[in-house]
Amino acid sequence: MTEFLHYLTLPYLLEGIAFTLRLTAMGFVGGMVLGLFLAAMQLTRFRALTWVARAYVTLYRGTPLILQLVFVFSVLPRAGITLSPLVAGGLALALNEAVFFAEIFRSGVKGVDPGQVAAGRALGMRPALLMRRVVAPQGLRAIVPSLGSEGVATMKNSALASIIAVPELTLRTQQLASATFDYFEIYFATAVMYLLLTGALTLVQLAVERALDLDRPAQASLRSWVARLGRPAVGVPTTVEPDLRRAPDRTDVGLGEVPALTRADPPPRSFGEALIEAFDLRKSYGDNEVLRGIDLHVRQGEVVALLGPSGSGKSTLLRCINHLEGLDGGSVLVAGTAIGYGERGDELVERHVARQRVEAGVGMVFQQFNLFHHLTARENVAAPLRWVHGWSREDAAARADELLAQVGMAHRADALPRHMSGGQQQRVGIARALASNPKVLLLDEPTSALDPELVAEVLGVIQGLARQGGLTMIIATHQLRFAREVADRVVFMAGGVVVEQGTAQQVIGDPQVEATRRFVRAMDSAEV
Ligand SMILES: Nc1ncnc2c1ncn2[C@@H]1O[C@H](COP(=O)(O)OP(=O)(O)OP(=O)(O)O)[C@@H](O)[C@H]1O
Repeated sequence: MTEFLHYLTLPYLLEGIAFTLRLTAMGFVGGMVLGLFLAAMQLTRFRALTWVARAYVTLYRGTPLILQLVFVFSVLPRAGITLSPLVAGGLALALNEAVFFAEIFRSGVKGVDPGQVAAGRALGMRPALLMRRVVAPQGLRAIVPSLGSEGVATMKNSALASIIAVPELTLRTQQLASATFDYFEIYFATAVMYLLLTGALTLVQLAVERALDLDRPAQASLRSWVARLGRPAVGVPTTVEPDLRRAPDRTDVGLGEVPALTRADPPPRSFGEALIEAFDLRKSYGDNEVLRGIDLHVRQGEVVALLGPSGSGKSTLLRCINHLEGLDGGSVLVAGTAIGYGERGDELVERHVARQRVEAGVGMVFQQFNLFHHLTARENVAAPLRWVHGWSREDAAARADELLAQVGMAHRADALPRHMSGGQQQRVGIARALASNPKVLLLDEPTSALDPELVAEVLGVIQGLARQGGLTMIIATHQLRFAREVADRVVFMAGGVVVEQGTAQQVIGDPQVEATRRFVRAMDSAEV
């Protein structure tokens, strides 16, 4: 025991630890930086860069580190580059670790729900902004445990640098053991030292995980403290109608109950210029021709319900309007702009398309809500205003509070999406889409992912918006009763074309086409 304690505190070995730490730091930091580049190269759309990165990954993952160490240490001097053993060891370790870090980063990015990216694009976020504000924060949380493991692996791998005479812990252990023959005590002491070092790394990993944990109460209070800074001292004045501000909460709505969506004496509505014009719109996924020549014209202030059987292309049509999907033929104009295309009809890169989306003023509400998972309800609404539209923190927070009040979500402003019901998330999604005052709101089956008892609260909010007037809306929905009540016009799609359109009374009340009749019969019986 005395021998063991002697070696455990022996300065010769402790100095070896200093070399081990320096090697580990070089391998970890260098590996992360190079790994980031390799991951970015593999994720880019430039194929040549992707193949270079893949070749590197294959080469370094497929050869032993010990050979790579010898290569860097002994081959580089032949090219006139002479490095000290420590630098050569650190470099070789970084070059090797980069491959594993690259794969970790890539899996972090690929693991982010594509709906998050779609939401960011629809909000007008440029790719770099989307990566920095949405993908990276979410991906990072997922990869911290893997990064921690890779840190530990880097430290253990640093022992191989003994082969090129870096005087790190393992080399010194071997030298000491050969000189004293106290193999057991020395190797046992070294094992304990490695355990202490890797244990410390594990503690760092756990601390980072804890700091990034969105559910941590301390962080919640920090969030609300920051949020309070941006809130006005008195209530934000709102100009909304009282019934909209009191949109029914889950607790207000009975199970399966849909509030009476009556519009007594609907005021005569007049519409402005054509805001959305689709001409012979075509879109295929492989051999699946989803849109087969859609013509659709929606005027300013008009509320259009898009009906049709599942798979008829409603969502695809909405996604084509703001160029979340590229077109295969035809064109779509939003306020005169063909989003996604330049003046000469050339296809634009995403960062220019993002600007077009902002200028055209298209808001979008998704079937799966797609709220940013790592942001509170208030931040989901406020942050895009700051990032995309350049609002100040105070103004954005005030606008978010105003809209959350409108959709009956003021009391959940500091909640994360995962702590909200589906109906609540969708109401926040509507608030987020409305925040920048869009000219047109596209709602992609806003209630179809909700439990029946939550449908009414979301429909209530949309109905309130329709009643307010002024906002152009296209709502893909299966809810006939809702379509009857809110839609100025019903467009029925089947097989990728518009088969019938007119007032709700005409299309739902007296369908002329067999496909519409079948759909109305099926939906009517489902709604009873
Ligand atoms: N990204 C995609 N890749 C391949 N096929 C797709 C993609 N998106 C949609 N499709 C296909 O396009 C067709 C139309 O889908 P879409 O979601 O537009 O229909 P929908 O009318 O909105 O249906 P639902 O009412 O069920 O949502 C379907 O056959 C679907 O499988």
